[in-house]
Amino acid sequence: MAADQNLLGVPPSLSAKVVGSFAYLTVRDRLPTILTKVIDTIHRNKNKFFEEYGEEGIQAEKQTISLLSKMRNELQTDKPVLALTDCLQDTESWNQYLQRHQIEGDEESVSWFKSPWLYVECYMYRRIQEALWLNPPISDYDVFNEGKTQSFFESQQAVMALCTYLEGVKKNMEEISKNQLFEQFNKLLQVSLWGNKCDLSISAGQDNSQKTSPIDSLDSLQPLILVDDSNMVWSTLTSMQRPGQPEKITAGRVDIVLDNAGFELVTDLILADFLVSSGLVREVHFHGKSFPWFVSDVTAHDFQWTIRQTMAANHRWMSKSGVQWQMYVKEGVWSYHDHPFWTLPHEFCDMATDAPDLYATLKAADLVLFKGDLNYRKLTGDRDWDHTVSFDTALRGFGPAPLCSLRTLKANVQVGLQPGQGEKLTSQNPDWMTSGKYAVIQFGSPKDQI
Ligand SMILES: O=P(O)(O)OC[C@@]1(O)O[C@H](CO)[C@@H](O)[C@@H]1O
Ligand SMILES: [Mn+2]
Repeated sequence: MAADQNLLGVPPSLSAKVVGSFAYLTVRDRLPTILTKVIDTIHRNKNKFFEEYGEEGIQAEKQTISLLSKMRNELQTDKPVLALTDCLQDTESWNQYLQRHQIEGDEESVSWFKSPWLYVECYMYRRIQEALWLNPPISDYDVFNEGKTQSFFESQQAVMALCTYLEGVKKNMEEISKNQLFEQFNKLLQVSLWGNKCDLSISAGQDNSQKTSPIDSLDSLQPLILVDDSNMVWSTLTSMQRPGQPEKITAGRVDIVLDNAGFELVTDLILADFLVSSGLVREVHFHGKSFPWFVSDVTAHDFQWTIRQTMAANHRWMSKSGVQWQMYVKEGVWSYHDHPFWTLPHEFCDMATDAPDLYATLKAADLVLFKGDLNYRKLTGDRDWDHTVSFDTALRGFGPAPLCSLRTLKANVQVGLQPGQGEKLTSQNPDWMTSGKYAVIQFGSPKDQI
């Protein structure tokens, strides 16, 4: 057995201890850049804090910046990862996780560069929240809000094009054949897939909003989908038409584990609207983050704000879509959830034991769509798998329901490829795993777990 695999054949976690690896470059370069932008954002809003909170606001701004600068120094000089001190709902989980990783009595064993990449990257975002939470009255300030709202506003052309397209599909919904329905499903599933390119943490906050109409570019993007299990997703959707009363088939429930706010969230809402208005699905549960995460991930505020903004748009089909989405939320057809597990560093194979309530919630879904790269890293444990290992193997027993990852590749973990496919890609594009240029629609079957 290769030295770098444990007894169960599970490879090691990706880590910045591998000099020159993508994890190393992220921890050495990108994370400090993101942290510096956070500090600048807080400093730039100093006057706003003064206007809103007076002297207390200035004190809080100064204190928060000094905590973040201290963390940046720890990160850049590879200091030990420190326990959290903010006594919040998830603090215990974080500190237990730290102890589990620490070699008995050796604090140095868990440092920024020596620990699993997944852990330290998640930890940085949680420490940003600790710095804010320890400094009321700016505790609930969203340091990433400007970037997320900018991504929405700068994608308006694409959003208008999508809402117009959806309106056209919905108008003919009664007449279209099952084949045409499958075609429309594929298009909107791929629009949601490519919406994941718009992620502000890979770009370290640089603008990467969607400028062109996403529907027009689908054909040219098709060859860049390395694994396409959309047929599995379709048969899961259509087979879950539960036989209800003879005249009415009750469709099932789809859960969407969201990724980025801005344009990507709109593509997810468009897909969810299509699923419900086509009658394929009865209800959609959206899962977002309980605090600002990985620069652009969706929070409850982002979810509501995006629907309100769409409603208020000065564009007929955009505002019509927004009104419909607000109605879905009001009627309970759509619901938003933000379990704390999604902002822990855990690999998803630990969910059944570390968050049994969430696992049970997902078991009630007929299909769970996982958006984005970080979710893919957690599905596969951010391990250094061979590319030809099956997705089911990498899931290591995680499978509350039929699931599908819709992910553009932005980290060097990818499984489920054909023999030779990875080597061919490397010869053509050495950065194929991290450029965001390629994507997968990867299906995993349900597992019987506790
Ligand atoms: O989950 P997302 O938004 O698709 O991507 C998250 C991400 O930008 O953060 C990490 C890089 O810092 C990588 O996991 C990935 O590139
Ligand atoms: Mn993200």
